[in-house]
Amino acid sequence: MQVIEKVREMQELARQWRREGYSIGFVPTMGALHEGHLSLVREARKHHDRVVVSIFVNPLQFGPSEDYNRYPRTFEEDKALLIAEGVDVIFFPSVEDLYPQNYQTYVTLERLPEHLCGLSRPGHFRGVATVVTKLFNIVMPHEAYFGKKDYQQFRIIERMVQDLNMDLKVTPMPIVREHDGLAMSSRNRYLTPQERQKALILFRSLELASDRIQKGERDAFRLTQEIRKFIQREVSEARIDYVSFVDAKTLEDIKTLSGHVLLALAVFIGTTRLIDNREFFLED
Ligand SMILES: Nc1ncnc2c1ncn2[C@@H]1O[C@H](COP(=O)(O)OP(=O)(O)OP(=O)(O)O)[C@@H](O)[C@H]1O
Ligand SMILES: CC(C)(CO)[C@@H](O)C(=O)[O-]
Ligand code: BAL
Repeated sequence: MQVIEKVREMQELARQWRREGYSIGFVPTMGALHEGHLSLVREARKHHDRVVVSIFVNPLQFGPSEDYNRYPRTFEEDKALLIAEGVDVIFFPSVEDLYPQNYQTYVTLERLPEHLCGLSRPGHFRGVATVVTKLFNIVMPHEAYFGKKDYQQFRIIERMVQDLNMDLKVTPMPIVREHDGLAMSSRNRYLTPQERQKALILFRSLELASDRIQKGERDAFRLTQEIRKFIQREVSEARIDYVSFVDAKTLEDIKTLSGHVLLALAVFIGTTRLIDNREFFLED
């Protein structure tokens, strides 16, 4: 396995692979890898001749009061995990190489970022869309894999690839969870043991919603209110960012649960902001 730090070198290798007729699978990450990331890597390994994983903590997608500086950087552990998965290349660029002086080009979408995390993290998806475009241009993948834990991110990349006629397939992958239901996330490392227990409230909220929906609840407002009260009652220290039922494709708020619906949650446990979600497929 090779570690490539330079944009030029990565691009050169990708071009060579393409000339030789190899297919390239790509998993973009910010490192601090866990089984969620590895599930994406395994899928890429299954379907492609060459697999590239990028590790880059992208300053452009963090707000000024967010955790850019604190974000876990665990390159040596990540490298060992990726060697074990048979990855061909880790692309590990520097901030200076991706955003040199006088950098001034950004990718923005009009509507999908105006919901959910886009509201609480202004500029976040501009940063994501921009870096992912750059990574696609550098790694030149045939297929790229994104976890549905970051559901809005997946929808945004899917839209961007379609709108800009980017020549690759975007494949969403299911959320990987800990044994007790907590969605795996690099940010789980921030949690104290007490907070780790409290963080289960996200999964428990999804379970509560599934139960109510299975029993016939279709009023999004009523169920949202019930979930909010449940979170506040069970974990007094939890601070709700959002609890939203949205159309799973447009991410617009809905009043009645019908068709392909997403319940998305963002909750602070202490200072750690966690997200989770579940899709529902309901008869109209
Ligand atoms: N639990 C998970 N299951 C499936 N995919 C996941 C999971 N967690 C992250 N991913 C996916 O891995 C890719 C890289 O994500 P990233 O490096 O931001 O990890 P992360 O654990 O989501 O970090 P954080 O939660 O701190 O944002 C994204 O496509 C993301 O959706
Ligand atoms: C897609 C991504 C690597 C872009 O920085 C990041 O948002 C992430 O890890 O989900
Ligand atoms: N997992 C999406 C990256 C971020 O939270 O910045």
